[in-house]
Amino acid sequence: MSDEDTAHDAPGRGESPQPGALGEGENAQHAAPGREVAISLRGVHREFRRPRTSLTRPGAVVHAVRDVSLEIPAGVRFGLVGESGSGKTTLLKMISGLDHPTSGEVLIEGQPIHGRSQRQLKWLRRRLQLVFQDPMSSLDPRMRVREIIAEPLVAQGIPRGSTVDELLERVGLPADSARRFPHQFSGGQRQRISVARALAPDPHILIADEPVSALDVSVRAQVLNLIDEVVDGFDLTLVFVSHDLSVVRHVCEQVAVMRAGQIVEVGPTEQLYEDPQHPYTRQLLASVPRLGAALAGRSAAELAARTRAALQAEGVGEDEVDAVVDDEPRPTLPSEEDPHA
Ligand SMILES: Nc1ncnc2c1ncn2[C@@H]1O[C@H](COP(=O)(O)OP(=O)(O)OP(=O)(O)O)[C@@H](O)[C@H]1O
Repeated sequence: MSDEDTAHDAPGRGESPQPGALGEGENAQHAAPGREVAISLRGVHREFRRPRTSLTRPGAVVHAVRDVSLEIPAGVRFGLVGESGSGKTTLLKMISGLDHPTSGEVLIEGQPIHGRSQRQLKWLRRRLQLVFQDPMSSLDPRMRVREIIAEPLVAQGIPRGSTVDELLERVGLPADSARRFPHQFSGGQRQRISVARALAPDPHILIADEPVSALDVSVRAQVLNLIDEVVDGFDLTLVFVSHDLSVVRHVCEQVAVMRAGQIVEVGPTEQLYEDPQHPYTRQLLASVPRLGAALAGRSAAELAARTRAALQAEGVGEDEVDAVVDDEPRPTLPSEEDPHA
């Protein structure tokens, strides 16, 4: 595909899917008329069974996501936070059609996406694109940037919304980047290429899974600002996953907190950060050295002690308090060097 053959045949914002897309046949009368709700999760549950060879609890059932119901309005920047193993990636995979729920339903723009044909899932790929944590492993090192951006769309027969040159310009890379290979770029630039590729089919929804975690601290802010810009410029709904609460606060206007497969608290970001209601959210915030200290002018250890005391005063049982209050700040939550502080 050349840069000139820009395609504009994707349905416009708020239009119904094209024939052959989700919404055809028996579901057509239920198609959402607009983009009011971008993503709906209805009682979504995902179980895995550990392999018999697993060293820990072989053969045991893991409830990675447990009965999650959620609606993400169109145009919102939605953050998903939680510690490692809380189920964030499993949830994202189900939203993206890369995995299926054991029970429950995922709808994108009103259309159920599971149990669908590949042809119908092509519709989903046009609506929803992903940016992953590690751009080096998600970009084919043998391909030039022009091919990287255009090739997946050609392979799947998905028309592009913009030309490669336009996309490179939008993500702040020079036009001659198109001729180069991924290894000729810095980590931050490679993530810009990933963003350009994600924007190529003119999606409505961008899923970003820890998009800056693998980057040097010095370039994180630039990539976050880029995501900010393209979400505005392309009128996107953003689902942004991170274990780094300060990054989510910077980017997202709504946030959900996941713990052990469940969403324990969801709400407007500032409200949730300033006045967390769930003990686990308090613990997460108290575990963030810089953010916690900024919130209360205290050290993380002091904040954890205060959380413990507050929970005990509320009559929360000792076991539950122990489960959510770790008096030692977790070193992985979040980066000590928050460029946005
Ligand atoms: N394919 C799988 N088979 C078995 N268990 C799995 C599988 N995928 C995920 N799990 C388990 O499901 C739980 C949730 O994992 P998930 O990767 O979704 O968490 P996460 O919050 O994204 O963690 P991280 O931040 O480390 O990526 C974990 O206990 C994990 O071991």
